[in-house]
Amino acid sequence: MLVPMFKLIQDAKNNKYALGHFNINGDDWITTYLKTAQKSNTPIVLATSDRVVDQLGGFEYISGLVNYMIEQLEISIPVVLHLDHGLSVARAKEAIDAGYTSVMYDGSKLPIDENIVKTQEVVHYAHLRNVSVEAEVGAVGGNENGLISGIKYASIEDAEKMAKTGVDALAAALGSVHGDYTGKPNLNFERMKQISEKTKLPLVLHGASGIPNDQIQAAIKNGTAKININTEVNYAWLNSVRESINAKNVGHEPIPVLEDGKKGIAHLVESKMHEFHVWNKA
Ligand SMILES: O=C(O)C[C@@H](O)[C@H](O)C(=O)COP(=O)(O)O
Ligand SMILES: [Zn+2]
Repeated sequence: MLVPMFKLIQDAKNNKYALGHFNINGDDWITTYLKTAQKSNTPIVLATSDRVVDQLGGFEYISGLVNYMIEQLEISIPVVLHLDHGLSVARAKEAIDAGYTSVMYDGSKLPIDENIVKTQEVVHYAHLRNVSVEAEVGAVGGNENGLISGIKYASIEDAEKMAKTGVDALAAALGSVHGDYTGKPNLNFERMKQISEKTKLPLVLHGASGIPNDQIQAAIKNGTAKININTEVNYAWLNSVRESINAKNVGHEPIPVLEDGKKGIAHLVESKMHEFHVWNKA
């Protein structure tokens, strides 16, 4: 069942667990996420990052496919179809019109006042259509060719201003990085706690791949109610596919290799669901 994120993320925050947000990188990701969540009776956020939406077939195709899979696989647990890192207000609206039940507008590269004005426009459009909205303040860093750059710690003041837009979840960047970490992540948990208390919003942790378990637990304790994973799922898929090709005499048959890829994804997702304490919470 496709649902918005309003109630799910509030429930996660109130009961000190976090929803697992897993990015889609192809059809096998969709079916594996849905089956794993159904088998374990766990709510799940299926996310497409705007930067890959067109390669995946576009909003209409993705939404149609997810709905079709939900019906075919008889999925009854709550599933959120979420636009991740929406690149513009227009793209967020396009996703909503195509049937997404949640959108993130990522204005982190803009001055805060402009970010707020644009987020407000998305909130207005989304809420009229029963769609939840995530915003970003500060900026999540990135690892490009081993160089960590672009981290901007969110301020309490910016977070409070953003909360006034009526957003449903806040990605307050507090030291996390997309992709691989070169050293130990350096998250500001004290600031996370203050932002959570002052805004009362459920917080979202981006760039969670590679963050050690003790810091994941600290994030959940300090108000994080959705945790985004992409890199680790993709490593799990790549490693399983690579091992499969090396271990088996696959000849010209891709199916057994792709099946092993799916097993790699499922295993990783299951372990994250346990780590986030969301397992069996549907
Ligand atoms: O790669 C994307 O475009 C999606 C990610 O930014 C996602 O929102 C995320 O934060 C996951 O981070 P990762 O696990 O470090 O890839
Ligand atoms: Zn992200």
